[in-house]
Amino acid sequence: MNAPLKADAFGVGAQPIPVADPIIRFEQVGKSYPGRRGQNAVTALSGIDLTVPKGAIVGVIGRSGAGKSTLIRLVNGLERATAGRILIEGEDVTGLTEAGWRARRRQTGMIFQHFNLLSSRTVFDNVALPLEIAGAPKAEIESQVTRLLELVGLADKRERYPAELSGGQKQRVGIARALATEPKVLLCDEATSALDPETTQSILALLRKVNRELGITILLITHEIPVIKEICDRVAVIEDGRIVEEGDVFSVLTRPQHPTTARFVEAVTGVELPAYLADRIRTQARPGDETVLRITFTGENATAPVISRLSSTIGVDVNILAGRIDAIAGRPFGSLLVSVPTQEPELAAVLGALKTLELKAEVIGYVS
Ligand SMILES: Nc1ncnc2c1ncn2[C@@H]1O[C@H](COP(=O)(O)OP(=O)(O)OP(=O)(O)O)[C@@H](O)[C@H]1O
Repeated sequence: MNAPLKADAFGVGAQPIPVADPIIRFEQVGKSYPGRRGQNAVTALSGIDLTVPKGAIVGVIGRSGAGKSTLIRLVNGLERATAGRILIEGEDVTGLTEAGWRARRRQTGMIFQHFNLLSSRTVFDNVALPLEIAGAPKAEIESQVTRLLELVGLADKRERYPAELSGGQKQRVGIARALATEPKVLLCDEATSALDPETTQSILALLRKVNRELGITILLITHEIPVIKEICDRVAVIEDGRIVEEGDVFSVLTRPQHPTTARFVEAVTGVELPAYLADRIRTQARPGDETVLRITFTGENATAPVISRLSSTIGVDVNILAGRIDAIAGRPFGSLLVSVPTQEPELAAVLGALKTLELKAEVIGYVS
């Protein structure tokens, strides 16, 4: 059985939201779908322990089929757990009746990858729909929808139809609609997967605003690590229906403990050997070869201008071969491939200086 690996304590400088104040709590939750026509039942989730702290943005990342959709659908009763229990605001919702779920769903907005707007309704009427269903008076609907369209930046599109909007605008309508009943929690089901990178950024910024300014807790599922990196406070990595790693984003992304997490992280920080170098790199040094180092920036140490420091203080020429440096919570995070002299004492001086800066450096080969 895969025990969840807890990441280290909160990263330096991150602003952790106390896990002690949960708004949603999964306790040993399992979900099996019955088999069809003689086939075995499908275990989509098992042994899920997950806490969503009040006010946080929590991301669940996993590959296709890992169980993400199932997990998020359990939170608004679109699926029912077959083991364990789920607590929302301290209420055990596991055995709720459909009527109980209807009331609960007003507290929980949801947005979708393909927006799920009604094509025959205008933007205004799409956002108004949950309020109409809740029986809100007309004047309240008018003021609430107007306020929400301003919040999501679509005040000028209120009479448009979904077909007249871009993908990003459609998702803004989805967000406004999800917020119409003033939920405490917003569930996001691959909300940016159908959008281009620039639009993704703007939707993520809007979600962050919704979280920070309205205090709405967000639980999102994604297969994209940049989404986690951009806006989440905490992350759970899910594989084959189990959480294999969970913790605050900074710790999990900078020090992944599980191979699946490491593979996701590699996608944003890993640096491949450039092809021209991969063909030439040797495992044994020949006379005159330079040493190729991979320097890993873990964010806690690396605000120092490393390369210039190596060049200026120890007088060693450093060639940058490839690199990928990103930032989490404003701190550099990623890796650089450099070549430095192989002879001593230069190499020892370089490795010593990197050690002083608390940067991880590995020798990955030699090139002429
Ligand atoms: N209604 C269902 N009936 C039977 N099996 C299902 C049902 N829904 C999901 N499953 C199965 O449960 C497992 C988890 O599916 P789920 O959709 O939760 O994963 P996912 O991580 O969201 O995948 P994707 O990113 O591709 O949507 C899969 O093996 C899937 O085939």
